[in-house]
Amino acid sequence: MLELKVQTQGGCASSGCGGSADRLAHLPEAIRAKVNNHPCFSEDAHHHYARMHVAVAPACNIQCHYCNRKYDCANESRPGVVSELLTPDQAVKKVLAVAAAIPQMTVLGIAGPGDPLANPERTLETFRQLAEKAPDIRLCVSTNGLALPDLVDELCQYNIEHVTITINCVDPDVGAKIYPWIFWNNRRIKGRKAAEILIRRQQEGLEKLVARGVLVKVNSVLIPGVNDEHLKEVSRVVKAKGAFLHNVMPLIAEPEHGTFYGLMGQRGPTSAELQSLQDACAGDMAMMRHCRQCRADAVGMLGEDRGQEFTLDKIEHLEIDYAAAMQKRAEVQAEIEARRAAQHQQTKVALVSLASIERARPQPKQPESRPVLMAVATTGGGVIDQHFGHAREFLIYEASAQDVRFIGARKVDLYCTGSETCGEAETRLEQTIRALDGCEVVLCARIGYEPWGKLEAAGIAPNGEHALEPIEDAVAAVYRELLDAGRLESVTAEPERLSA
Ligand SMILES: C[S@@+](CC[C@H](N)C(=O)[O-])C[C@H]1O[C@@H](n2cnc3c(N)ncnc32)[C@H](O)[C@@H]1O
Ligand code: SF4
Ligand code: SF4
Repeated sequence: MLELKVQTQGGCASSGCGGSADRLAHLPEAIRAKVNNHPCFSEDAHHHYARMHVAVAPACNIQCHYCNRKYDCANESRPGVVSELLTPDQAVKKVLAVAAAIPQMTVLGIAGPGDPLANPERTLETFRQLAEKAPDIRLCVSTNGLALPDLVDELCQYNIEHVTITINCVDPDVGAKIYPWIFWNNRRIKGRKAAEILIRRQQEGLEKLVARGVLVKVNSVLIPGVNDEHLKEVSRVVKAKGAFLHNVMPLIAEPEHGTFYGLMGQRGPTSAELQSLQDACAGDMAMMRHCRQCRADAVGMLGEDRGQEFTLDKIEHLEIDYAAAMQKRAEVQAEIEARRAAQHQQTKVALVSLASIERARPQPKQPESRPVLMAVATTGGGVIDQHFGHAREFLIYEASAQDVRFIGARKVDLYCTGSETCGEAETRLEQTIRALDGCEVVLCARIGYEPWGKLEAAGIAPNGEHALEPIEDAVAAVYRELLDAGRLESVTAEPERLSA
């Protein structure tokens, strides 16, 4: 008999789960308290809570072949890109302004544009002030790890409970292909020796943080042909040392970014390669699949960037009553939690109902129902509430008779941008359809007649019937409809496209 297992980021090993929320429920209370409203450390939380980065750290102590911080484009969201570099005082002002305006913003991270710990004075001063002035905001830092072991004590002093270390390898021969040099003890060191030192320091930093009870996320950039196979070993090693979450991210490499890899034509992975490696790394280690590879000055929900609303000229003269803001923030966050609890309950019922169908199938149940990828348009809040043409990204879920699991987010160009750009709409729609490769259903609040037809022709069934429903709930319901209609009865045969 099949038991319902809802797999989320890392795979929920226990039966009787009820959606992404249930993975949180299975965590020890002390850890749950740290991740429940952290949009990066919890996939479920990212539907409800926002984050911001402040760009106070310009310098870096190493060079990665995929990084060039000189290139800036306000329309582009990727790591290392910023519009304004801030002093610690300016950063603190900006954080207070954003926290007052976006009460669901729970996390402030420093992630560059260089390495926060290669700029320890600026980074620690920002944290020091925020720990005092905004005690309701979680503080996070993201580092390459070279300077980390020496700074763990100071980070802990400012109640930093979440740290991200980028670990792309545990083998210096692999590292030598990713890092041309490091700057260490006032010397530039190159090649294998440099990678050896970096790896040793990263591992030492990881061990120290875990010993202090800090939750560590490990970022790894997936570079096809360089560290793809090796990342399974990285995942095994960091998990054994107590890392909480592993975030395997796709390499972004374009010639116009001016990076070594971009100029050399090194490609990034396809969605399928990324998913396959994330699955291979998963085991019982929690995998992050909802990272949006944000700019170093990103503001808002993951996947959105409201940075332009909070530029220095707009916040400089604001008077912020943070005590009043904190009160409002607590009220809004309590409302979010109440809504979330109701949603989770609803989803749990839907998933149990899905599993009951499978249990009722005649024995022996051959052939098994195949899984289906579904794309979802949402603006947040865990519900399907976005018009297909307004989506800048789609969340991808895999539904099967055993579970509904989140696979990742795929960015697309905005299809519907108004009449002036209508001439381009055709190609944008085609790009969107390409980005949804492998998906058989797209769930959205509404959709126009023309994209409807083109999606259908591409073998993707548009579905606007679950508007405003919780995502996992709706995905389970659609899967159930397909099961009932007898359209999923093949694991081995070429899938019958649903809209054909
Ligand atoms: C900009 S870095 C800042 C923090 C720190 N310097 C570090 O590297 O961990 C934030 C994350 O973005 C990743 N990153 C930077 N450039 C990237 C690229 N071209 N493709 C994919 N990930 C990238 C880094 O590896 C790191 O995990
Ligand atoms: S460590 Fe971070 S900031 Fe430094 S070069 Fe690498 S990606 Fe860029
Ligand atoms: S880059 Fe990833 S981990 Fe960092 S804030 Fe964005 S989503 Fe979260």
